[in-house]
Amino acid sequence: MEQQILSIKSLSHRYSSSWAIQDINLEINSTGILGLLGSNGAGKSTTMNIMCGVLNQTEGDVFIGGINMREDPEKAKKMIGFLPQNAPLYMDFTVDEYLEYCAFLRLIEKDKIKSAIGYAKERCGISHFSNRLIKNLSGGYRQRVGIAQAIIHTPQLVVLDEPTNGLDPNQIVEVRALIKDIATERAVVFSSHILSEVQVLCNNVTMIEGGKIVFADTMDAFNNYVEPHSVLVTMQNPPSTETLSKIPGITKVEVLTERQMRLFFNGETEITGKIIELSVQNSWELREVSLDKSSVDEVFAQLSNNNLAKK
Ligand SMILES: Nc1ncnc2c1ncn2[C@@H]1O[C@H](COP(=O)(O)OP(=O)(O)OP(=O)(O)O)[C@@H](O)[C@H]1O
Repeated sequence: MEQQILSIKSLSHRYSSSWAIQDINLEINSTGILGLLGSNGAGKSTTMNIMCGVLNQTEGDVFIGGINMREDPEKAKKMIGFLPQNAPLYMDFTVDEYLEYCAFLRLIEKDKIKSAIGYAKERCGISHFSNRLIKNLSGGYRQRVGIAQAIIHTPQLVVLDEPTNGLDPNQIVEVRALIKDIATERAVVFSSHILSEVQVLCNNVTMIEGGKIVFADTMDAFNNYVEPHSVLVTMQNPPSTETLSKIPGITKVEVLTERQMRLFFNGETEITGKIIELSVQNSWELREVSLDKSSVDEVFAQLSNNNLAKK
């Protein structure tokens, strides 16, 4: 059987009196990307900090490559690279100086430090900034330096806490591509509160809310589970609300403007095709039809409802 690089068992943590996370269980194999999805305060950072041995849990166990983080943290940490939410960068160091220091902290042998720095810079596309002070880099490039320090010792597991947070749209695209690239050789766990980001990057998703796991499965299963249930429609010559609500499968019509409405449907119907067909037949002059994307909050509400319905 394949050795799991990460296994978390019944993990719970309490800051003073209230529980930040409760009974978290997670397992991942050697390559691919696991997304830890949850809104602000859900417990993602707490879970990641414990996973990486930065915070001691109240209860439960973390195994890295079969090594218990509490019992042998030095050995377990050798297998992990970590980019915390606030990247631990030294602004007055150059990229090379900083990475050399990280290599030293990671106990890389002296004669291998140069090649380790070269490898990390090359993978993260920052070789041309070797002598640039970190404070003079853009947010996207600083994040690349943060990722470079996380892979400098070629760990089997890389943990990235909200790595695209605070970046501009172009930088986000670049950092996502970098995450995909480094995951071809190792397992990556990254956290995000952006549903679409998790959808484009991950093979597996674990959703955490209020410190508890509310969903854990493949991305495909997640997408099936949280199919959109409303569609935004713009028409130049819309029919009455009554006519729209009589379309088979439509459960509710919300009028947004004179020409735009949100149609809720029962999930089983191929609704966009039907709207297009009816629009052509009845000259509604359809200008736009798009499935609504669910936000993390809506998905969470949907998952909670589905879980309740099963009970
Ligand atoms: N040092 C701390 N002391 C007390 N409570 C804390 C501490 N750190 C986090 N918490 C609380 O624990 C809960 C989980 O926080 P955590 O930072 O793990 O969530 P998160 O999902 O990473 O959210 P964010 O994206 O906002 O960082 C929150 O209610 C938070 O207020």
